[in-house]
Amino acid sequence: MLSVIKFGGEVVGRAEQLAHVLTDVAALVEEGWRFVLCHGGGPQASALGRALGIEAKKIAGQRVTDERTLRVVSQAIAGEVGCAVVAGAWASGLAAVGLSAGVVHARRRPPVPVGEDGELVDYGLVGDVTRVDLRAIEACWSAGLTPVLSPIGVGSEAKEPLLFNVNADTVAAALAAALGADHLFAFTSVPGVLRDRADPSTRIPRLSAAEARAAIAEGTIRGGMIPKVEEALAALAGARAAHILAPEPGALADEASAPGSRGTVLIAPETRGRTPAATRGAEPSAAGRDKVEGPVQGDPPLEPTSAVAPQLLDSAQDRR
Ligand SMILES: Nc1ncnc2c1ncn2[C@@H]1O[C@H](COP(=O)(O)OP(=O)(O)O)[C@@H](O)[C@H]1O
Ligand SMILES: CC(=O)N[C@@H](CCC(=O)OP(=O)(O)O)C(=O)O
Repeated sequence: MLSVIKFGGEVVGRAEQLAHVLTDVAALVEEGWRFVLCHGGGPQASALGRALGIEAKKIAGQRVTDERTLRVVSQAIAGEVGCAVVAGAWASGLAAVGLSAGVVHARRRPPVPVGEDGELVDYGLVGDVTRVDLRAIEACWSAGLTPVLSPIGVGSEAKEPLLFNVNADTVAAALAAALGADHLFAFTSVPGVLRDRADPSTRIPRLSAAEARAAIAEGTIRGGMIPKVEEALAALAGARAAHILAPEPGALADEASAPGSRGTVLIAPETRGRTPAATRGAEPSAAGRDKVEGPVQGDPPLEPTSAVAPQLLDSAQDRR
């Protein structure tokens, strides 16, 4: 089994929650699972910025990033937060190593229409993922280490050194798609997608892509949950299942063995019949994938979001 995990800065900031996830990961690694751990660090970046007199500006959940902000983001997230996750991993019995830039390649996002009025927003040095280079990840696995990845993209298309700020949910989705992962697990502060976001008992165990899109359109899913669900759907371009869940003890193993039991699972439509997503450069595609457990019927073919470039999905190699 191969899985990508994403946790935001809020989870990293709560040592107990992070330890729940990392302890569960360590147990599954013992059983032979492979993981990539993608972390965020939005709150930590905002706090460091504030201390330096730089106020955070987020539009639709994404940080408008000028040069100074990028320095803050890389220092806080690739620096402090990434190291904290690696330290937490070792403390939880998980042999892990931190990776910052060089795995995720990105280009500058052009101004994009946002919101109901479609106003053009220039996010500055925010990157859209162009491709994912999996060599370092594979080297980690070969060495018996779990890679911990920061959401920093390198602008390898340019002749000048460029770094970009990439949303951590986007990084995790791009990786899960490129790896053809069995699972993407996105840990957040709520136990999944809720029918009533004020009531945790209203968790929706299983969502098709069509249902998820309808829930966004009718306003059941809003705020920070919108990009999370959109990225989960984007991951399904190559991954088998994407789960949104809270960092509680045992949640990871329970949700993996019984999808929807502890969170919300979004499952790739069986009809898609696509090969797993690209992993390394222009390598040719390998084997197709097995039937997904409990496929959702009748969904339209999934398209990657703008954040996951189509070339990720062209050439593929099954890593599972
Ligand atoms: N239908 C919904 N179900 C669950 N959460 C929702 C829903 N709609 C909006 N939300 C909000 O989305 C938040 C999760 O997004 P966010 O805080 O950005 O996650 P993270 O920081 O973990 O990336 C929840 O805390 C909740 O307030
Ligand atoms: C472009 C953009 O918004 N990037 C994010 C990257 C970190 C992140 O996603 O962290 P969380 O998961 O903790 O929110 C940011 O600057 O906050």
